[in-house]
Amino acid sequence: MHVLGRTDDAGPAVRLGHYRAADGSEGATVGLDLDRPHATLIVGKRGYGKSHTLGVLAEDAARAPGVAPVVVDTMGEFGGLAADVVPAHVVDTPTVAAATLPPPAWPALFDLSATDPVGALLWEAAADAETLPAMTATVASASGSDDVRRAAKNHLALADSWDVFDPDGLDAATLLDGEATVLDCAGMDDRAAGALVRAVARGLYDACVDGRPPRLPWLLLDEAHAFFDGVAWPALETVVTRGRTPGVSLVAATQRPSALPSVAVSQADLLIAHRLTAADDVAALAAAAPTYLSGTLRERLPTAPGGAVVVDDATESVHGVQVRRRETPHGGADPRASVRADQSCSDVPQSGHSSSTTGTGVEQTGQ
Ligand SMILES: Nc1ncnc2c1ncn2[C@@H]1O[C@H](COP(=O)(O)OP(=O)(O)OP(=O)(O)O)[C@@H](O)[C@H]1O
Repeated sequence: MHVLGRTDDAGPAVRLGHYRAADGSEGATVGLDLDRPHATLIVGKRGYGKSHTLGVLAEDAARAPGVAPVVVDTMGEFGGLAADVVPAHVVDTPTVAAATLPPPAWPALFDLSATDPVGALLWEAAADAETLPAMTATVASASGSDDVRRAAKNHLALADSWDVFDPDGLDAATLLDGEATVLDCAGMDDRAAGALVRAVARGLYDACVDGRPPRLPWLLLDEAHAFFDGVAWPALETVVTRGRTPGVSLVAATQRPSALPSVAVSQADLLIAHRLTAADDVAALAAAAPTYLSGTLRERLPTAPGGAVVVDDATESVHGVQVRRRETPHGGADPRASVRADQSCSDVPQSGHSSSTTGTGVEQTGQ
């Protein structure tokens, strides 16, 4: 297998799929490096395979010795990774300790500035106390106006209602010491998910800076644009710009590359681009496209689901690829009304029931 993302032939790799020639013919098997840290960007319009490809990376990262993948699952699409095909488990209600968010993150969590009186009080409470109840007590005993104290208390009550803060929440050592982890954030408030991602990203980074963990972390984020402009961004920026030296990798998948900070695009050393049509998204990628890309990125972009262009900084090369099928169930398959209709037909008891007794009142064909 030819492996992109490296210039030697050592260490674990993702089996990504096959090379695909311009005429659509299939070539040799192609992989992606898992041995060294990478910043990988997966882009593409809806339904063209971003989550599928992220799942392919997660599957092989889960199997790779010395790699600890952590998948942030915002849509409940990656639970299938834990289907006993690869070593992985799902954390159904992921939590982190409130103290893992630094004081400046608390005003930002509620879109407040640090100079706003309420934002400043939240900052002080986070600097003084380590848990939400202790922060609330600090706020209650603070000097100043009742209105400011009340507003700060309400913000902390809202944070408490997200059920994402717990003194016994996830720590980096646990995430780095076992099989792949899927953090199920489906249905979670966006700000809570942002706080979780910030704490997890920072925790993994610090663990790699402070020590030599048994595995190198790979943080995989689907719908990444949601995290790149919120409370999670400072930690993600650290990983993107400084993660390689301590050994932290990031895989960010998004349908909106134009919504990412330009540094997130320019720092990616591996780009996997599925079909994209929006002019501003193509332009955002083209602006960061390396000089070794001959022709325009727009000309190279594939048109079918699962097809991708891989731009590899390590080998300074660009390749057409067909991504392989998933080995674990993909939870993000497009919902189809016709499939639902077929299923509900087969769910209907067959003995002695006319279509009217099913309660649908709709005549089904093909029965
Ligand atoms: N390489 C592939 N091989 C086979 N099927 C694929 C491949 N890539 C994607 N698909 C299928 O195409 C459909 C859409 O894929 P996917 O959910 O990954 O798209 P997406 O770009 O993440 O969309 P969204 O933004 O809506 O999440 C799914 O049914 C998926 O199984």
